[in-house]
Amino acid sequence: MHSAPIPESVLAVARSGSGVNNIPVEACSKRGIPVFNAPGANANAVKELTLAGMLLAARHIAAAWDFARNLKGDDTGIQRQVEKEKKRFDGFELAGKTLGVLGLGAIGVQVANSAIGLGMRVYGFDPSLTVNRAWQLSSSVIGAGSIDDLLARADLISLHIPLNDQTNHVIDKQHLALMKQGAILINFSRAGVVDEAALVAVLGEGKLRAYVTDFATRAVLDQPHAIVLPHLGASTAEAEVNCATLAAESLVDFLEQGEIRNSVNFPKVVMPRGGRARLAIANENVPGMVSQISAVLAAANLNIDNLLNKSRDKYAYTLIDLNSEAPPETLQLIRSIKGVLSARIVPKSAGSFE
Ligand SMILES: NC(=O)c1ccc[n+]([C@@H]2O[C@H](COP(=O)([O-])OP(=O)(O)OC[C@H]3O[C@@H](n4cnc5c(N)ncnc54)[C@H](O)[C@@H]3O)[C@@H](O)[C@H]2O)c1
Ligand SMILES: O=C(O)[C@H](O)COP(=O)(O)O
Repeated sequence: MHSAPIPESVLAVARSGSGVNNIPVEACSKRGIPVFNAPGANANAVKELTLAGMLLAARHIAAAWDFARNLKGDDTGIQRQVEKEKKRFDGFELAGKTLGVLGLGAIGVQVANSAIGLGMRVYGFDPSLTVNRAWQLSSSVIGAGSIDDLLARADLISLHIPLNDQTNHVIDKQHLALMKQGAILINFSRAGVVDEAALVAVLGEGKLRAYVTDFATRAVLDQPHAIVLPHLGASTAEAEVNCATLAAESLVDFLEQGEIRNSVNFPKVVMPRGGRARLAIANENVPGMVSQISAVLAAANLNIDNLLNKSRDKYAYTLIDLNSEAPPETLQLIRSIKGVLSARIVPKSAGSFE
């Protein structure tokens, strides 16, 4: 959506998935448009494919399957070729190996916990680990001191971070150099979190045993040690239904109640409906917003039944239940307050969103 014009009529954007790097989130924030995603709704699907990716690399499954599919001749000949050649595909077991998980969010936590279940030693690193995710994380997962520490310890490294300005090329030449000789790098996050030129260089030097990725690019496809899937992490019937359901529920809550759940740019704002009319206002997180809005309402002789104002970084969101209907001119006055990004009356019944 980065190059698509966003019409004035747009009230909200919902991503039926996790990553929002394809949405101009900051531009939406400045217009008071909440962007929703579906946190955790496809995490199990990605976790399962990540585990498959680890096994694909550890046991040379793709190359071995390719070899088997191309066997020629009768059964006796096939058996002879199999027993002669199978040593080419000798692998290693995951149990006892060290996995480093970068990003302990919805997916990273599940990958880390499952790897513990497979008998792996697991290190994790996430400077913004939330309390909820910490509760979900197996107590056997060890916290790495830094990303450098994580990369240096791991036999396999799995990336589960979002792509944004801070994480673009976070796995760069220096970080690749820290990885063990023969390490496996697994990327079900986004192509851009790895510096492709640096990656191709280390793959060419034979430093990594494999790069397993969900993101196909010409340069990576051309590497013999790359195992590339066509962005299939969340492509299960279950994940697609989970994501679509959560995205639709968030939109309905926002459009019908003005409530915000699962937004990546505005705070969670949930308030049981009261009064006769509800105002939903997105504003900059600066002093004096609530008092200016209240002053407009008081001047119009409108009484506040309930009010909730929450902020998140540079932005804030206010729900106000009034004891009587707000006239359109009051809404216009609120919209004209410096720092108000969007304001609307949330209709009591679905169907007319203005
Ligand atoms: N391959 C696929 O089909 C597929 C499917 C779903 C998600 N994804 C990708 O995976 C990403 C993660 O998904 P999620 O649902 O787990 O998201 P999430 O928001 O639950 O977790 C991301 C975690 O990464 C952490 N993080 C951010 N920057 C970091 C850094 N520099 N170092 C360490 N940790 C950092 C955050 O604190 C957060 O805990 C998504 O943003 C998306 O890009 C890919
Ligand atoms: O960010 C995500 O949720 C995944 O990359 C899935 O994307 P998709 O829904 O386009 O498969």
